[in-house]
Amino acid sequence: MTGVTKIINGNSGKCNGHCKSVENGNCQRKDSTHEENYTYEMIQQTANYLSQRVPFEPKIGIICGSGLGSLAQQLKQPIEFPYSTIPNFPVSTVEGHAGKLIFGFLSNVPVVCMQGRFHFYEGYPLWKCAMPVRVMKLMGVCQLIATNAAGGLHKNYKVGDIMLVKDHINMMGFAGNNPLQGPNEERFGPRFPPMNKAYDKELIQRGIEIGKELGLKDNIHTGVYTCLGGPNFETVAELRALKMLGCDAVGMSTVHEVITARHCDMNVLAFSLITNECILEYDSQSEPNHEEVMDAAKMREELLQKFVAKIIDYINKSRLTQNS
Ligand SMILES: O=P(O)(O)O[C@@H]1C[C@H](O)[C@@H](CO)O1
Ligand code: HPA
Repeated sequence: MTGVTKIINGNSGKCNGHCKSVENGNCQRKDSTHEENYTYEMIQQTANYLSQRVPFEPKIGIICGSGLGSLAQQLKQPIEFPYSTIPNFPVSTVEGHAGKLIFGFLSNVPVVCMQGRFHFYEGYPLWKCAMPVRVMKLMGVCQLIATNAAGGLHKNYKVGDIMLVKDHINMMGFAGNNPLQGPNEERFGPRFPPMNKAYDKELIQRGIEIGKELGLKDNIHTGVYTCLGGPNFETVAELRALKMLGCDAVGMSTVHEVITARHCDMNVLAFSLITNECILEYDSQSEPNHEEVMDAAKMREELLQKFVAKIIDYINKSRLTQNS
């Protein structure tokens, strides 16, 4: 549908072709699939805005999951940007996601931390949820650490356990929704990126060792994460199906960030904090809720801060210093 323009959230652009509802030359559909993706120049503009205000180049990007924003509190020499002040940035709308981009030093490494992420259920298309990953890339980040709160599906997982993600099942991708949908921007990466080596094996191994050093013993695992669209928690039948498919933990984020990071050749480590046990029995009296997710995150706050600091120290000593 060439020649049709629209204005959503202040951005104007051509309808990307699947719109059937046009009036007076304007696209009448205001849903997220009809928004225009960011151009390379827009991401560059955001990165430049931040680079001009931060006197160092971040090397590691950390995305804080629900209730895990305290990971950013340990940054030294912090410089904070509320999302609402950053050009082209979406804003956080979920409790437990403060909505700030924080630059600083962790284990003496320059890092950038998203204190709050964007979810599909907030009404953002996946490319918008994952946009900060591309901003990080243009600022110099080569390593992503994505964290999330997740329900434990594996029978051995308990609330408070950590699962290092060894692989994911992109359920939203099965349904035809992917952050890389639309014209490919070659300056970020290839049209058809591989995803079979998405998660760095060596970092997973080191993560397990660090977990044990911190006393986690049987409470640290490697497993398969899946992201559903949310915002409702899953039905019993859905959870049983996911378990049969090989999922160990279920959440509402991370996968699209990881896909975007791998597309632009960033190295990835991701982990889930198991904040609730998935309910697989119809006669269970419990119901999952966001409060228990936040409580579990609070309970593990200190341990996770140490965990991430040690991982960053390892990345710095084993990789960053060798490359610089
Ligand atoms: O941002 P994450 O994936 O950590 O948040 C999870 C999924 C939902 O946003 C929320 C449910 O409690 O926590
Ligand atoms: N399901 C989906 N997302 C979640 C869960 C869950 O049980 N816990 C935390 N985020």
